[in-house]
Amino acid sequence: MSRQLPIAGTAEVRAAALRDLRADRGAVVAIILVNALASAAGLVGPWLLGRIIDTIQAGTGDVLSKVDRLAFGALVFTIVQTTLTWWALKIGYRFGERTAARVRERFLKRTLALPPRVADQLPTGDLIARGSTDAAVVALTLRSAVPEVLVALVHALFLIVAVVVLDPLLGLCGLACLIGVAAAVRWYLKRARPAYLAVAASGAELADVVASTAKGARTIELLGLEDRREQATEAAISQARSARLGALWLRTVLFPWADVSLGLPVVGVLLVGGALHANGLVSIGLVVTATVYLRQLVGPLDILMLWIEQLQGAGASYARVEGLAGISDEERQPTAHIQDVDADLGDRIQVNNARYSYTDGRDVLHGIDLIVQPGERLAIVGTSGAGKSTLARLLAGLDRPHTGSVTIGSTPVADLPPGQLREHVVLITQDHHVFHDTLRDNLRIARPNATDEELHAALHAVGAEWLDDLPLGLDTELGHETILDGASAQQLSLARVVLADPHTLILDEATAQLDPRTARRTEQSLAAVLRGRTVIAIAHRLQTAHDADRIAVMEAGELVELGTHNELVSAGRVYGKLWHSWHAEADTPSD
Ligand SMILES: Nc1ncnc2c1ncn2[C@@H]1O[C@H](COP(=O)(O)OP(=O)(O)OP(=O)(O)O)[C@@H](O)[C@H]1O
Repeated sequence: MSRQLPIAGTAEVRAAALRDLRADRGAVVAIILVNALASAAGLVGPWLLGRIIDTIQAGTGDVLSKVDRLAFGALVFTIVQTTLTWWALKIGYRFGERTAARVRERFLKRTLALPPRVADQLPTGDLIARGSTDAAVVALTLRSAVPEVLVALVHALFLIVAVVVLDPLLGLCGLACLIGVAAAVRWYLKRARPAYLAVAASGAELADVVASTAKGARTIELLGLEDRREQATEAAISQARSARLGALWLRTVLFPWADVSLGLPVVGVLLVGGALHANGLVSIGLVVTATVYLRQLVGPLDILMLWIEQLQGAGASYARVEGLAGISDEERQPTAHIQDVDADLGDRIQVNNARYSYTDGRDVLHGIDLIVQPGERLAIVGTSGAGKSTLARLLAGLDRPHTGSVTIGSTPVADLPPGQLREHVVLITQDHHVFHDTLRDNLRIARPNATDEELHAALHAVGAEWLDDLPLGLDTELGHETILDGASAQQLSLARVVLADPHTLILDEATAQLDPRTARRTEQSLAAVLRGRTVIAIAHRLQTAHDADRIAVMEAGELVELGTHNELVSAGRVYGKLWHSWHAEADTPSD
């Protein structure tokens, strides 16, 4: 069953952003300081311009050389401002890169820390969208937004303070005219978060639909479900389009509104300044300086507006990336810590009154009791949906029952840390993974400190003769030029089992859907791995059950029979009937 991935709330995103800023506080302080210097240098130019105007107006002394000196000063300070701004941006971009890497690493760590039972239930498309698109948006924002926003903020602050210092009345007038900008931003912010969360969610939904269509392509083709998948994809595309249009509409209101509002302070200061000058209260140079400052304010405020808009999208992405932290620690952590686990657990697996449900309130296992003795071969049989795979997952520690227990020795299997779990019990299915990495590292996943001799021995134990044909041997990069076929990939995964050396193996459809040739090769490899271990096999063929020491029969989530083949055939109940009907059909001699 698929479950929704959580989205971090505004407070959590703010806390995470603050943590990220604090983690690199040296760079943040440097950005602010260098920016402050750049902004201070930037104020000098317009002030000198005012002085030039006043000097010319006064017309006393050597006007030309005074103006030259003032103009030279303005040029020097402009160069100083440009250099400092460039330096601040450089520090900022480096800070952004480091922080973006930190956010990505955090996401990856959280994803890898998810227990299999939780990971299995998460929507793949959403997880991929968060790790790729959303993380990229957050990275880009941190790289560019933080330095640019800080530069713009400090610059704007200096300009406003400078106008107020020049003349408080003109300063107040300029500030009053900025109210329009504040109103536009307020209107926008109220609507932007839900709009951008909807954009991200619809994008993830679309990714989910595409991923599940690609994954189930064969089934879709076999069952003729193309039209339904096309409809589902079109619905997801249209939802994504309308979510994006909704967010774009907010921009079409914000920007014109803000553009008009940004012109108002200049108009206001010119009008009020003109009146003050006419009454001899301020010089014309001072009015020009204040007007230039307010005109310059448009630059940083424009940048801030642009980023406010983009930060909403990035904020939604940040909330989605951080959302993974919302998966409760209880689900995330195994409850047993390494030191709590018995050094020698013993090999006996015991299932005690285990009940399990995928969805609340609907148990698919109803109180299973079972003891698997060391070295035993147990087959689990039952009709489709009886609960065999679910029981296998509980036995393999991939999930835990909501009531009752599944233990090895005295420790709940699901509580074992992954490194210890694979030394006790391994579930073998058809889902095996070959990583784009060297053959050596593909194998060392199972035992990180294994020597090359041990790796060779493990591959040979499962009959992987293809190792001898690889020119680079264990150094061969898999997945690029060397692609393993199905049986070889299964052998690789079985070699990992040999290396992990668990006392118990659980087989769930390890060979069920392979073509006969591949299945034969895989079964031979499997036989080598099974020797000397406890084996619990979900039996799809009754011959497998026949060869087992004991057979557990499941029906509708219950263990209805348990015994040897002969005992169950003699009892003539569920297994006996199955055996007789299969025997009749297959015409296979029974005992
Ligand atoms: N991920 C899941 N989410 C919700 N229900 C599930 C999930 N997996 C299995 N089920 C349900 O749990 C019950 C037991 O399923 P399970 O796969 O364990 O049976 P099974 O005996 O292994 O069947 P099969 O032989 O077809 O694999 C079924 O009713 C099934 O629909």
